[in-house]
Amino acid sequence: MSKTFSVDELAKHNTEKDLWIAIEGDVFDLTKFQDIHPGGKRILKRVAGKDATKFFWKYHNDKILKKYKPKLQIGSLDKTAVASKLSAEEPTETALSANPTSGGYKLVKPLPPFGEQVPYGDPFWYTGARSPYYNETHAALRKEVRDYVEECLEPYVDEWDEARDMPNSVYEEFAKRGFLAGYLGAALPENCKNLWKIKSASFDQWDGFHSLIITDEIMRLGSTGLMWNLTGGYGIGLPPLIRWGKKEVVDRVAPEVVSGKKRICLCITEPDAGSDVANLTTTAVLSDDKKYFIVNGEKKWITNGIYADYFTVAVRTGGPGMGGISMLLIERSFGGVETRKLDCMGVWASGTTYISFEDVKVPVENLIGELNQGFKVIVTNFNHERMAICVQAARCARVCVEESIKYAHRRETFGKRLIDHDVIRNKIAQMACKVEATQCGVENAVYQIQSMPDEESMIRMGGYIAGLKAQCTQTYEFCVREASQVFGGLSYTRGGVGGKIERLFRETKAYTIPGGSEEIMLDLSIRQALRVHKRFGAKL
Ligand code: HEM
Repeated sequence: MSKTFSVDELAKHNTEKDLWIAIEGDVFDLTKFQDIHPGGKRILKRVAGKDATKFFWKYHNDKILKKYKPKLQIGSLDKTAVASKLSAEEPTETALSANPTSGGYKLVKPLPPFGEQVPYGDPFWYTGARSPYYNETHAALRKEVRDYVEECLEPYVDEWDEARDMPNSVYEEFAKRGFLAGYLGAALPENCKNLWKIKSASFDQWDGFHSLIITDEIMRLGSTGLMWNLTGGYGIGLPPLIRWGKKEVVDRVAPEVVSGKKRICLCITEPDAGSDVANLTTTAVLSDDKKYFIVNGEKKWITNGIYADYFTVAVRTGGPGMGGISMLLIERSFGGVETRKLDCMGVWASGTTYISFEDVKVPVENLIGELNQGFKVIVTNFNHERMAICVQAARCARVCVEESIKYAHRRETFGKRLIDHDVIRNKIAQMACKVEATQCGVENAVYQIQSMPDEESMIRMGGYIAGLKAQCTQTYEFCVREASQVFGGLSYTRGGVGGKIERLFRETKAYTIPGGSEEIMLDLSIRQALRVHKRFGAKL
């Protein structure tokens, strides 16, 4: 937009017949738009010919500006009339070496600041601070993912949520850009390495923080329905197959799934067995010729079930309890698989499903892991699933802080902005403290997991991750409640300025219940810690 206008020029267009306004230094011609403005014509007349930035933010969010800007913007205000923004500068080497408190630690170079710099709106390393966890490839990836999110997801997120579905083309594009491959990281099978399309980091450079960034950046949209549509089944359904499945099956199935051509989901929970996995009742009986398992039973609350071609399923092949469970890869093409969408409180676009298996004939080659050793497969996978939940819930909580801070600068009550009321600042501070503490726990867990062999991580990290899941989900629930109080009625209506908070509010239960309920997580964290620390020598 090359045209510039002076403030005086703007002021001339101040009538119903010729109505211009300025928002954030850009000039908009609303002469025609005023008739269809959802907030009415009269209110626009009041700001005709003026800078309406303050009023605009009072009633709208960034999405509205992004959507209408290309249609309504006619130019910008003369830069000399507009206060120039403070731009954060990349910290210099001199600043680095001048730090006297580095002790024996090797100081890492800070990465350039990134994002809008709303306080606590992004993790601390986005401010240009040092972090031992992130390097240039991580910084490049956060940009790669953010560009993708802003171009391909953000404009449609509300629409998909209301439609309770997303076009399959979105999933295919996610795969095409290599994000499905990246999501698996080091677990990517050899014959899928040609699907590595991520530009910011090679397969060899990839670590747990890269995977975290994909999730974290997508979750800025505050839509778990969207996140789970893309990764909910894949992220937990495919890893057990890759790790424990027969080579021929993995070689056949993994490339189809990682390329986005076919979809997979994980089926553990049943109408009557959730966190109490050892009591599941779906049966798999070996046929007389020992070539097939015949599977019968039901699974409930299965993310992506309606879309799935493959189902990684926990079944009972032996006696009661955890020693009688096995895992099978069931293929929809085998027949006898019925999927029905469930109407849930939230995560609408993710396809939460009820599944019935009726006399499904599953070849024995599709056994994942050893017979009756399925509990081990499930438990190993739980750490992975819970970490994904932690990263997502931590970002949901952060979105609450970001949205609250932004809104508190726009909304005025009792003659001053919300941010100028100490009761509101106190709310935001309480949220921010919890969010930052939670982030430290998440980053520590990612670092520890990737620094340990799998077996050690199973022993040391199970309890830690269980406690962390509770920490993340409690933080999320706390923050969304407080954010909702900041937004008031706007977070009680769907869409619009408080729409993100309204959605986040009804999606909290998708975190506190699945993957091990909060109550079970807290108890497990202590039971595990006692067991592990006794092994480390604690005399209790
Ligand atoms: C480029 C300029 C503008 C565009 C594209 C625009 C667009 C919109 C849209 C799409 C909505 C519906 C929002 C929703 O459903 O949540 C809306 C509502 C509204 N707008 Fe605007 N608007 C503009 C400027 C303004 C200005 C300058 C004012 C005030 C001076 C204003 C006041 C309102 C009000 C009061 C509402 C109703 C809010 C509510 O339902 O709570 N708009 N506008």
